[in-house]
Amino acid sequence: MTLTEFWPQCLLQLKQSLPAQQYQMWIAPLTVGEENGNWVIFARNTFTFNHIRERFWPAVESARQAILPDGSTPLILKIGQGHPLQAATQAVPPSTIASTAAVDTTAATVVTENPAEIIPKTDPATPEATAKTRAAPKRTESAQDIIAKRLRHSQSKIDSSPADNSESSNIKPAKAEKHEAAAPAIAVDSAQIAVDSAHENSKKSRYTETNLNPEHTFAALVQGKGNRLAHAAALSIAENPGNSMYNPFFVYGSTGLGKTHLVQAIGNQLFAAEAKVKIRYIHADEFIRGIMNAFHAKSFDAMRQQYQQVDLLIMDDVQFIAGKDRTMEEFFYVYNHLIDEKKQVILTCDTLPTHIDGMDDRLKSRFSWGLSLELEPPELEMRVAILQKKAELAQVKLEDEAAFFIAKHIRSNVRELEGAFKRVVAQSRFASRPIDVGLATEALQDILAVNHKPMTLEHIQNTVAKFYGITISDMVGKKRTRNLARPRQIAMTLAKELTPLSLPAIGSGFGGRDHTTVMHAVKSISKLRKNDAETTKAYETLMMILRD
Ligand SMILES: Nc1ncnc2c1ncn2[C@@H]1O[C@H](COP(=O)(O)OP(=O)(O)OP(=O)(O)O)[C@@H](O)[C@H]1O
Repeated sequence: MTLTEFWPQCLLQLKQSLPAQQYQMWIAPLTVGEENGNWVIFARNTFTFNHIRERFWPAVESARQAILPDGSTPLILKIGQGHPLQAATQAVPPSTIASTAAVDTTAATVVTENPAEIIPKTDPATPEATAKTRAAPKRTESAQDIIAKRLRHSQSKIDSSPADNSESSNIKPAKAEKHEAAAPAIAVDSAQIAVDSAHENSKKSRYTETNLNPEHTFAALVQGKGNRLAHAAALSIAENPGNSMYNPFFVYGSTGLGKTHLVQAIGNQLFAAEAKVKIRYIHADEFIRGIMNAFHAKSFDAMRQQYQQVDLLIMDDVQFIAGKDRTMEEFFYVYNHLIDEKKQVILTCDTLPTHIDGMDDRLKSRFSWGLSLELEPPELEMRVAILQKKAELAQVKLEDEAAFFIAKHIRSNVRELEGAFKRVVAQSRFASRPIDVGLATEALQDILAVNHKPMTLEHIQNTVAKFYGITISDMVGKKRTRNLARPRQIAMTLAKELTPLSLPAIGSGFGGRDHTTVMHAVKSISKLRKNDAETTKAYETLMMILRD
């Protein structure tokens, strides 16, 4: 059996055993080739490679065993680009495989390093092929229809669905003809590969038109307290765009918290599921520039039309159009058209719709129609998880302590966290050293110096007072009721642990108390932490708040 026979069969098995979305996103884009007698499966990039290796390789292996129980050709996973092949339309019984393999002795040469070496049966560059590509039925369905249709189709139907594979509709007759004529399998496979690569090229150019960043996927986005709701909503939109509950989806928050990444992940997921959905990501600045150009060229109609055609419009930093009358007016038209047509609109902003200074009131109110969600700064755990994810994507080993160290010190936003991570990685490569706390400290010296604020007694007292809902005068006053004495003792203990102050200095900061009172407090709290869950929890929470 040759690779070009094997892989479509393998794809078919995987298609039948994996959820459709996972198959489309991860398995279908894999390409194949041969190297030194080995069959090689190529993943496009490191991220895909790792994901395939960790999540799907056992499935690939078991599909291989099912198809080739005695097969001895090694199957290797690599990063690179081979030839795309599609899943077979039906499983080939082993007897057919054996006889095809016997006929085809040259098929191994079909799969070469250079796709240009393949002489296509139907040259994708010929007018005929181009016409076929162009002749794809004009889409009139909404994004929602397409997704709904896609979900309705069972995996077995996907193969023959014209909606899903308009460009490949010319594959099947060619294949059938070849079989009828009993032509060598090499010719069949060449035609298949040529059409597949035309399909792949047209998909690529459709992707370029979306203006999305391929790295902004859900897989690369860490979930945490700060984005949990928005993340869940984003996934729902990617599954079911145009739903009025989420239309528009308005994501707001401070800089560098992941707004762009999140909204582009929706676009990327949608594109991966159904490449025919027209997606357009645009930064507000680009829209403004477009308006200026349209003004000079007197081409407002063309510009409106261009945007009104899309199924999903993502506009980043929409606050920038505020105060620009003509831009707001044009956006108003585009926006109304899309919402009326049940096309999905996604907007990001630095603040709530109603708070955008200078924004047309009609737009402000329309922006609030769907769902508005805020992204909040990530807490410590999420920052650590983000660093670990960045390390995984960059294939860099990051020690847990180092991740905690960086996350503890860089709190402002994810972009700065990412910047710090890159510096640490650069330092590690430069010094050929592993990323540990020592190396991170060296790499981030200047940032740490600026961020480093020594812990003060006042800060501890304020934090503890706020936590227990008492006042500072209660905290340092003379009253010794339990509801005041316990927080006071906890604050004293935290001061002993987190500041370099001596016991007398701490005592004096608590209304001039003696150092023995502080010693007693420290002992009492330490004892309580061994047998009183409530005190333990309060103490640990306060410690976390103060350290973060
Ligand atoms: N939860 C997350 N998981 C992984 N990476 C994240 C996360 N949030 C943000 N990032 C990364 O942080 C960087 C900044 O994010 P992004 O550009 O999306 O922020 P933003 O909120 O749009 O910022 P701005 O308002 O300045 O445009 C990006 O590289 C993004 O991948």
